[in-house]
Amino acid sequence: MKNITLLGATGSIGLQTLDVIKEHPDQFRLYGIAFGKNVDKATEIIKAFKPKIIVVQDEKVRKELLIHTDQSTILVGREALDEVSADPKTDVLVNAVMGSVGLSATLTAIRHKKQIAIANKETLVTAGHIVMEAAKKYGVDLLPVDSEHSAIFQALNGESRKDVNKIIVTASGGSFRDKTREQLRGVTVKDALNHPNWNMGAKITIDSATMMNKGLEVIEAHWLFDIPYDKIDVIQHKESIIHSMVEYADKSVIAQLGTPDMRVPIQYALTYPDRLALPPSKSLDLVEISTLHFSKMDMDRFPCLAFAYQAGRKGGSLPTVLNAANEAAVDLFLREKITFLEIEEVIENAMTNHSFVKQPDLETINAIDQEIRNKTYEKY
Ligand SMILES: NC(=O)C1=CN([C@@H]2O[C@H](COP(=O)(O)OP(=O)(O)OC[C@H]3O[C@@H](n4cnc5c(N)ncnc54)[C@H](OP(=O)(O)O)[C@@H]3O)[C@@H](O)[C@H]2O)C=CC1
Ligand SMILES: CC(=O)[C@@H](O)[C@H](O)COP(=O)(O)O
Ligand SMILES: [Mn+2]
Repeated sequence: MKNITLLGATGSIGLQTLDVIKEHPDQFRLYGIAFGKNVDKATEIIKAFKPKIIVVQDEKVRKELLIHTDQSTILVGREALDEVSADPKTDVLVNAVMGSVGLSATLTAIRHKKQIAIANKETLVTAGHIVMEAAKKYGVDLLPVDSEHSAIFQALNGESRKDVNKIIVTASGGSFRDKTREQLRGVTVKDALNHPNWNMGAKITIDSATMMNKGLEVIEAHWLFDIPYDKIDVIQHKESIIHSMVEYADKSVIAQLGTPDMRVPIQYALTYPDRLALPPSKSLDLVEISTLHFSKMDMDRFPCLAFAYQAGRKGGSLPTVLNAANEAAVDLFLREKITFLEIEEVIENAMTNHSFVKQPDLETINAIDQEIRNKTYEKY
């Protein structure tokens, strides 16, 4: 029996992780949860799963939650995310919070040698060199939850890294894949949140529409699999059936396929190297699908992908700037303070005006992250 601590329990990945836990009560117990503000959803989760430790974003949320539950320990704030991640009774940490707020918890769990299932890609984008160095030092594997990275992880299984020609990451194209740049001028938040294949949280859905999600995933793949950027390609594949591929020296390509269902990679990260049945997930019917489409990624159409390659290749503090500017810009867009096309402007300006730091330590990364957010919010 594994005790699971789930950061971001009320979100899209969080709720699907709970589906997986529910499927296997003999294997997994929900030990701890952390969430932000969604007290109603959290109350349901607490009633159903009775976690021993609960972490909430702030004191106001704690007071609100106390009206609905007399349940156990309620901790508050970012330090409590670290505390629950380090808790001796936590066997597995599922990090499914949105944004670089998840970084400290990942590092804490690594230092306490926890099994880590990582959905929180911003952690790896903003401080990949620090996270991977710590993982190596403490001998901890980061098991990918992101569908593309789970696919790559499976395609690399049992193969030698030196034989890899390239990784091919697939991109659906997001909500606006059929629109020209001119047509992007008038798009609304509601339009942007309408992803063609996946039902996800708001921030990642906007990232998918700008193609920043794929940019973040390229950087995530670089760190998780220790692959240089020149060997990471992105192609558009509108059905999201092939979740990603690896080409080897002999030109063999190993791909992982499946219906778009995040419960599959979530469960694999929890059960690796074993596989368990997952009855609610549907079998892939290729005959019914019949045709899969692929096309070249157009970097002029999706400049955010180019920004991410640029930040990843240059390294140092630039990925932190990319990530912080993007998080602030998406938040502003979701609150209708800026337009969809202004998201990329905010990111480009932040990257252009940044005083580059070659080897930022954790303190510098946190300071840059805060500075970029402050500057962005001041401007809009
Ligand atoms: N959704 C998906 O299918 C996929 C997501 N990912 C990645 O997984 C991560 C989560 O995405 P997703 O589930 O879609 O996001 P959601 O927005 O749906 O959920 C985010 C979760 O984080 C919680 N949260 C936010 N801020 C804090 C905080 N300060 N302290 C504690 N909890 C906090 C939210 O709480 P509350 O809502 O209560 O405020 C919520 O539970 C992201 O990094 C995303 O890129 C990767 C692949 C696929
Ligand atoms: C489910 C998942 O892993 C998302 O990151 C998904 O990949 C988003 O789809 P696109 O970014 O390809 O539109
Ligand atoms: Mn993904």
